[in-house]
Amino acid sequence: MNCFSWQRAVIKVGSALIAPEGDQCSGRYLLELARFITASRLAGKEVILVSSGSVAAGRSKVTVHHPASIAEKQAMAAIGQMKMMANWQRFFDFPCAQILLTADDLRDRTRYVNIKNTLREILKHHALPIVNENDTVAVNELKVGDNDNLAAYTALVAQADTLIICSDIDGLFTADPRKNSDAKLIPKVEHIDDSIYALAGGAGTSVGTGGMRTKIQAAQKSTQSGIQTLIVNGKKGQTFDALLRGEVPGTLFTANGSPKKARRLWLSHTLTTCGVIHIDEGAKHALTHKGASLLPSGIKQIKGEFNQGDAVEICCNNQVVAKGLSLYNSRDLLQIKGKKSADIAAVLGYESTRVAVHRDDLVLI
Ligand SMILES: Nc1ncnc2c1ncn2[C@@H]1O[C@H](COP(=O)(O)OP(=O)(O)O)[C@@H](O)[C@H]1O
Ligand SMILES: N[C@@H](CCC(=O)OP(=O)(O)O)C(=O)O
Repeated sequence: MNCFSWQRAVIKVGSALIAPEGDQCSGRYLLELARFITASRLAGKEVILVSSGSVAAGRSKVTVHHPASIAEKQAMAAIGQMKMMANWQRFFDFPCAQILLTADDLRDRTRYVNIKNTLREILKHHALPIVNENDTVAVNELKVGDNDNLAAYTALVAQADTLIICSDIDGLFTADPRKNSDAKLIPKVEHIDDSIYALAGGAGTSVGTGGMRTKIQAAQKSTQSGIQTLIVNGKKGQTFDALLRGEVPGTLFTANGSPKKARRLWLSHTLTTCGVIHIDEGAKHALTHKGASLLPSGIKQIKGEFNQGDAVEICCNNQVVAKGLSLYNSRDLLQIKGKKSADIAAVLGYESTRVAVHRDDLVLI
């Protein structure tokens, strides 16, 4: 069995554990997990929960048409979220703190920093943060869409070193074990590529979202940022005994490198880009070898319309080399592309920065 050690973990719990009957909230599989959380905290470790289950928990309280409308699902989530939080709180004698997020909250720099600060403060006060998607306000375009990916984003914003995904299956298998009895557990994954995605099937129950695919996506986001990721079976009590011994009773996705700085994590994973800046070879060399900022003189072309502060892709010979925040809007950049720093003020008619994308706001891809 693989071993691991950790200090701050995000633990994601799927609907299959919260609502094993497909609706309502159950404590059946949560007691052992709650014991693990309490024991880990007593050992000085920090835990953030990402809990699914609000829609399943509220299902029986809302009369729905088939298929359920968005408003009906949002009503289920609103009712079920209270039940889900109350279900957790009864296992702990320390306070639980509810955090509801949308994808937009993670994309916006100010809100992102607020989430980070709030998480830090909640942990400082020894409460247990419990995160879920804000299903009652988020329509599809605003959603992360599944709690596996939400848990990965939470691990990034919380600067966790570990993501533990608790599901109703022992880990990643060579095929969906519900459909293929020959499927074998894969104890360790060191590199996630298409061959790993090819193993993933959909959700195992009517309440699950995404199945193994979204768990692999979450593992990819996290491990790329230095966060080791585990998929374990939360239905089995012995899972948590093994975790307490530092063993991985499922699949371990090993971390690549050390965690990057929070700003860089946010830049690389959560920002949607609004345009593309094409640069020349000299600028590429300065960015990739000297850690330099991008100057207008190295810019060859601008694609798309964006505002000052928007995220852009930076490409050289049609290959993305970096992502960053533009200090100019696309109209102004079009005017100053290829120009020397000394000429910028004359071209634009106003004095501004010499830099198009600052190195602190830039992450190499
Ligand atoms: N290669 C695979 N290995 C393991 N499980 C898989 C695989 N492909 C698909 N699955 C399915 O993924 C399910 C877990 O995902 P899901 O139902 O979304 O649960 P959760 O509610 O925990 O997110 C498993 O029950 C299993 O049926
Ligand atoms: N936000 C939704 C859960 C979405 C989701 O990803 O569910 P799951 O696949 O069970 O983790 C809810 O609380 O019902």
